[in-house]
Amino acid sequence: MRPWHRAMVTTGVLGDMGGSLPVQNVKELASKYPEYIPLRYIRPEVESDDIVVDGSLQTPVIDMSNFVMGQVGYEEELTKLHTACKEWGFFQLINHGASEAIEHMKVVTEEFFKLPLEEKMACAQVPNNIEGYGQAFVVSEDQKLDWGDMLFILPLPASRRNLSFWPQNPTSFKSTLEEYSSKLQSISTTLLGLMAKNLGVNPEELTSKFEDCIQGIRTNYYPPCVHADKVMGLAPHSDSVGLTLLIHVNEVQGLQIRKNHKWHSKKSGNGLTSLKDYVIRVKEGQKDIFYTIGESEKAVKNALFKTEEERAVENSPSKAEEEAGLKLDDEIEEEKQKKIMSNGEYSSIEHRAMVNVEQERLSIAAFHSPNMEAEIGPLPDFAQKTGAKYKQ
Ligand SMILES: O=C(O)CCC(=O)C(=O)O
Ligand SMILES: [Fe+2]
Repeated sequence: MRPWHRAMVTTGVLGDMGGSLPVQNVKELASKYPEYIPLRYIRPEVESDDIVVDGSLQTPVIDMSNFVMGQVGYEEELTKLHTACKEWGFFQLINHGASEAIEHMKVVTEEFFKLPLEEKMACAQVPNNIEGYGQAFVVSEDQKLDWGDMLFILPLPASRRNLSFWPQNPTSFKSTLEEYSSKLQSISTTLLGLMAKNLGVNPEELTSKFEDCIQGIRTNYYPPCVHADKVMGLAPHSDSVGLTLLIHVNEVQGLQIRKNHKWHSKKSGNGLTSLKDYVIRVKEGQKDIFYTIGESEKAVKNALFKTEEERAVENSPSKAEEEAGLKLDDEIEEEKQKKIMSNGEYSSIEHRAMVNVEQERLSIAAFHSPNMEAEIGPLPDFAQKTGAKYKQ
């Protein structure tokens, strides 16, 4: 499965797309046979990749408290946001006002993954549905596997909620997720409005597409692995959504972003790192960290073109993937679709999650996609101002 297909699947946007093949629970595998790593988890590319640890990259930090119209610092922060979206696609967000909701969400997430397997399986994935507790989508027997389990839930639109996938244990999970979901939706709408402003289009044009948005929350659990240098928690991908808000649940590092053909990782401090092309990073104190990945806002045309070429080479599908109907052309088409709302202005970021030798790692990604009725195309203002670069 190609990264963007995977990301679409992780967000549940594709909905009914056929069943996933069953795979082992990774936490169980890791605890029962810590020395035994099945071949399907071994990724030779991890060792050969050029990884920069604690690199000199300074990803942008956006301070949301500056976004009060008329306030000193407003215009400057807007410019910082624009640069972050154009040149990184990734930033760290501080003073977002969601710290309490984040703390609560971290607690219930850790509690859920600590439960015995049988209890977690009460909200297990079912065929043809990506929601629930399980693993990333698997389409073929020879597909490489990620060293991680996840719980994926679609809290929004509320009318489409399926509570059978929401854990009943811990008992506060539901109310905590509801609080988290609504806080993050509101942050995401604010950010999208500001991005639209920066792009010179009427903010309403963009934010209206995210009213009643599709929101997917993916909690990731990566068990420790004695061969952490040979496996990957989450293979390289870029999220096929409008905006992702990502939080690290514990102190264990693992997120890597790709920039200038290298993977960058931070050893200490906030633990967040860069991705390819465009990243935004946000931080509150030393604790609450969002990595926000602008997906619908994409790269400048030339850069975008280059990205596609690179991906076509680096990630050409396996024979099995081709047989499963995932054709390269379709994927490039899908990749283009991810760029069109910003008319090719903002780029997405490629990232991956690595695993720790001794400690488990947890993260929570909140994906925000346009509502079901929204037409995906360059926002109408682009057509009048600079000319739409893509068709509706
Ligand atoms: O675990 C991480 O830091 C990254 C998670 C991620 O990229 C995702 O869930 O899409
Ligand atoms: Fe991701």
